[in-house]
Amino acid sequence: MASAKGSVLKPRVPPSFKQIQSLPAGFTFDGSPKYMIAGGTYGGPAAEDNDPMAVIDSGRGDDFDNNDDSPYSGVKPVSLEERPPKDENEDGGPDSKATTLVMNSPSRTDIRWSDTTSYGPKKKLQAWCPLPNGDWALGKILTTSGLESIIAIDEKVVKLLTESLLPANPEILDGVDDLMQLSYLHEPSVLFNLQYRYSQDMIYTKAGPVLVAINPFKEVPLYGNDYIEAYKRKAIDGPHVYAIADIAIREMIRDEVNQSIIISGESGAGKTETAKIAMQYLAALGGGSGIEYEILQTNPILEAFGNAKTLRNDNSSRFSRVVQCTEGERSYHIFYQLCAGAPHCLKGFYNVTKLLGCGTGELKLALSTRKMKVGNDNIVQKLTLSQATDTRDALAKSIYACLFEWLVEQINKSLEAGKRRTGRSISILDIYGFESFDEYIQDGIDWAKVDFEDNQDCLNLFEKKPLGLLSLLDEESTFPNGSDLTFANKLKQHLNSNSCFRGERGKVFCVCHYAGEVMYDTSGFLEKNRDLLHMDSILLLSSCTCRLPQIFASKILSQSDKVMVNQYRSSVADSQKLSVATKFKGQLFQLMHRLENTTPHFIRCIKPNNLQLPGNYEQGLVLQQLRCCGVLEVVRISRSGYPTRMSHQKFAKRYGFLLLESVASQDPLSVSVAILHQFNILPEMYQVGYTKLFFRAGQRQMKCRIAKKNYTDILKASIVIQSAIRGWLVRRCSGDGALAPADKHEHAQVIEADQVVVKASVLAELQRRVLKAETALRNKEEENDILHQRLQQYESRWSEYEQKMKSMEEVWQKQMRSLQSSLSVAKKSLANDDAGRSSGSSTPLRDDKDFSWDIGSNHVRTNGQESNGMRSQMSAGISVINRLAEEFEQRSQVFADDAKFLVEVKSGQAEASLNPDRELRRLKQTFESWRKDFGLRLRETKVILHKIANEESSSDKTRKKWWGRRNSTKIL
Ligand SMILES: Nc1ncnc2c1ncn2[C@@H]1O[C@H](COP(=O)(O)OP(=O)(O)OP(=O)(O)O)[C@@H](O)[C@H]1O
Repeated sequence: MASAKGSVLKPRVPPSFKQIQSLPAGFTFDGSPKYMIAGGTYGGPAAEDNDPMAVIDSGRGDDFDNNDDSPYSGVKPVSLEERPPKDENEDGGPDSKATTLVMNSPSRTDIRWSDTTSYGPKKKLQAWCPLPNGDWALGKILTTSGLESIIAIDEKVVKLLTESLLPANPEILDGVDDLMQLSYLHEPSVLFNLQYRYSQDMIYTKAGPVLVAINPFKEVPLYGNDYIEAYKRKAIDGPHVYAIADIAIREMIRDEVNQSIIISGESGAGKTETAKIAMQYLAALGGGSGIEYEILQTNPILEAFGNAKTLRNDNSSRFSRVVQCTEGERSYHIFYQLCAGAPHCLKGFYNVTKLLGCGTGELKLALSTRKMKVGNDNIVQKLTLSQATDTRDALAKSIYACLFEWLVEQINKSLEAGKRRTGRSISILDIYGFESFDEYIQDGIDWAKVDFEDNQDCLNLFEKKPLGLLSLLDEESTFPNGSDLTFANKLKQHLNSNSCFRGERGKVFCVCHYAGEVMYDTSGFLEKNRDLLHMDSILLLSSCTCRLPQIFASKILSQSDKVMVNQYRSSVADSQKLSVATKFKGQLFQLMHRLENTTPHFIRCIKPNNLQLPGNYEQGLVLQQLRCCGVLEVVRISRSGYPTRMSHQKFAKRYGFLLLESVASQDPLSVSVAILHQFNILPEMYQVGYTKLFFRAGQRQMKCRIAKKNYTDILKASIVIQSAIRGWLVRRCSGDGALAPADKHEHAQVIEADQVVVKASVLAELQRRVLKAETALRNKEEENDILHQRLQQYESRWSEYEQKMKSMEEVWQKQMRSLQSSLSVAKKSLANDDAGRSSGSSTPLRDDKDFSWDIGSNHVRTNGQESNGMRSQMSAGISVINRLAEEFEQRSQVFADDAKFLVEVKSGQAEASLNPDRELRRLKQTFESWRKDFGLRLRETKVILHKIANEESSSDKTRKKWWGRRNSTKIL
């Protein structure tokens, strides 16, 4: 399966690169537009017959050593020493027996591609090693010393210049489906990756924005309804023509912009097949009855008239000729199809006149003579045999070209209805284009200039007026004395200053194309460019009784009229028609104009071998094609450029709804920036221009992911809010708190909805739900505010309490201190009294316990005789005071503990099922009553003690002093 992302990859096998010399000697520049469907134009095959740029020499041949651009340039022959690879730990230093090879470093092309040059040698890792025959081999670096490395390649050990090695990617990257994912992007790694995939029938690989398709030359199980369905549902996302067609159709609908699928590649690479596969997908999407299906149905007719067997392709849509064929080639299929089974009489010359509807004599005359006007005289000139043959061929080609154009017109007309119905189109054609960098500058984008091949000089060489190659060709074609040699000399005279041009000897010149140097021989250029169709031939066609020749004649004449108005005039009537070069250029400009108004999608077809065989991957041939069409460069540019662009308006319109805050009032730029920030898009992944946003490659998927993720997030959030509100409503109405929270069926539906594409109606519904949820949330927030206020009030009241408690405690402490000091002074006084008495008596102070002194009843019970009464009373007094002191200690401790506990309960630090406020009030009351009681008892004690003291000795003034002092103390 082509899309087998993450599929089990086979162990790495170093590809046995074939010799690069296996390249075809005569590769050609193959950039002319072939056809355009779905509202496009079909280029007539006959036009190619007259291609004036016939290539005679690619300039490559076998001598690759002399090609400066080749990474293999200057690589000297090397003999690999036949011996088993050394153990990793074995010393591979200067004494090693490995052959010392003098290998040049990779060319500037490779250096440009290698992300790092010092990587491999630092570690014992795998690296790509250039071989003298131009191949690359995967080797294991055994040791590196100085400038050289010892490498094990298969069974051999070689010594190579370290700088000639290119790092190999880790095995985990083998067979990645986008070349952009390769850590080390250079020619061997790209070639290996493509070969790896190709060997497993994964013929499609992404190269940044380009889809690379390698012709399998066999049926591969990648097509059909199941695959179409899978790509449609996005169950598969691997590189495929279907994926490209899918993106094109989706973008056409979403952006309302015409799309184009640009399929390029050399003859036999698989362009036509690829175009059909793309159409197959579009047709399937149209339900099998849309315009795409109709177009697909027209293919057999177009292929019959437009295709022929060539040496490069059995079903080539070009390079065939109506009037002559190279050996091994055939003319258009239609001739064989018509003639197959037809009676012999239909194949003769006579029947040509019959089919055209003209007389035999008239045809003979038109082909063997030419009428001319010299001054006022009309003269008839007999043609030579070769002139007559040329005239015949020109007429035949003209008729066929007109027939093909007419056929395409009919097909296009019959498809008009479909075109009107959709209003938009997807064009499929085979020409290549590049990203424009001017846009960055215009939009003020700060970008590190990417070093890419600028083709402008070469374009100027061909197009510039009046001294471009094509203008000079047209000019020379109109001169009666112009010849191929005078044309070649003119080119050398005017174009020598262009760096892409080099004049050679005689009629030969050389052009440095992007793909490489091509030598051209001007022999036959003028005649082919004039594409002579004598007026006699045109008149013959217009005199025919059949309708088609008449139509063709009027078409040719109307084209000539246009030339009369728009182009230069010549005294020769035959030159009054458009030259081939001008026609070709016109078509190309028209095509470019059409393309500029589309969103392009690129598919690059690669021919893996010239034998049209399955399973045969010629690396040299593949590399050549990759270089010629700039696939590697596209990947490199994509990695450093910003290929995805979108105007602020469009971006804001498309993704604005994802923003959390309402942005209705904001301008598109602010909305765009807010979206980028909200989704944490890394700054290095995009740039904000004056009018557009520029994204690095891959950000398109990222945007899709964002959209999908946010849709899912919003959906989930909506479900949570909805279920909470619904649950709350149901519980409130039913009074049943145990009701199940969510409806399973509904939940399943939502999950299903997550998987479908975001449709406008779904979004509208979603937005409605979000608004509803937002209202509910606002209400909740209001409730929350009220609660918050209440809490604040409560807290401030609690701090008041605390304040009061604190002051209360302070008072309490004061009172206690006062009582304590009173008690201690009393105690002291009594003790002194007791001591004084003891000096006259030996009776010891009795234990406190022996006395009970009921303060509360104001009654002092004594347990002794009157004689000892005074002493006993004093001892009892001391005992009472001690108890009072003890009670004070206990009570103060209990009160402090209780108060502390209630504060903790109040602040939530301690848990208790009591009301701290109420308990505090109670505690306070208890304290108050105890305080009063305690104060009373203390006063009574004082009074009693005072009495006793007075009774015992009224003369001892010193002892009574303290009472006087203490009495002044205010007891609360
Ligand atoms: N995806 C494919 N699966 C199987 N075979 C293919 C595929 N693509 C191409 N081929 C084979 O390669 C042949 C050549 O392909 P195709 O005619 O599409 O090449 P082309 O690039 O259009 O060539 P030309 O420019 O000469 O018209 C096809 O006839 C077919 O046999």
